[in-house]
Amino acid sequence: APTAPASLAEVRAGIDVIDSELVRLLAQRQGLVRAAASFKADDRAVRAPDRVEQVIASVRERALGAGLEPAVAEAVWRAMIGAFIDFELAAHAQVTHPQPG
Ligand SMILES: O=C(O)C(=O)C[C@]1(C(=O)O)C=C[C@@H](O)C=C1
Repeated sequence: APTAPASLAEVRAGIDVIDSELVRLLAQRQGLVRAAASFKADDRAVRAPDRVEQVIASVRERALGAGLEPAVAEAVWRAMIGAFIDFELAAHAQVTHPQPG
């Protein structure tokens, strides 16, 4: 098992490694969100509020099992999905009414 960090600098180096992994995973997630946009009829379908609640419930459950605070998981996922909804609304507009240029 990795030894506990001995300084704040080591803690931050560990956080930087995790953040670069998260960026890689979020780029993959963004690709799937873009793909989802093309299957949806309108903005209401893009926002899919029932699906958001399913994702949050599932993530809170997994967080418990993984030793992540469920409240932290929920806040992170709500912020992340909110940002992806904005991204997906723009992607959806692009597929449904492309602008020249
Ligand atoms: O599941 C979908 O329909 C998606 O578009 C993905 C996603 C998400 O980021 O998880 C994004 C927008 C919707 O509000 C629901 C979920």
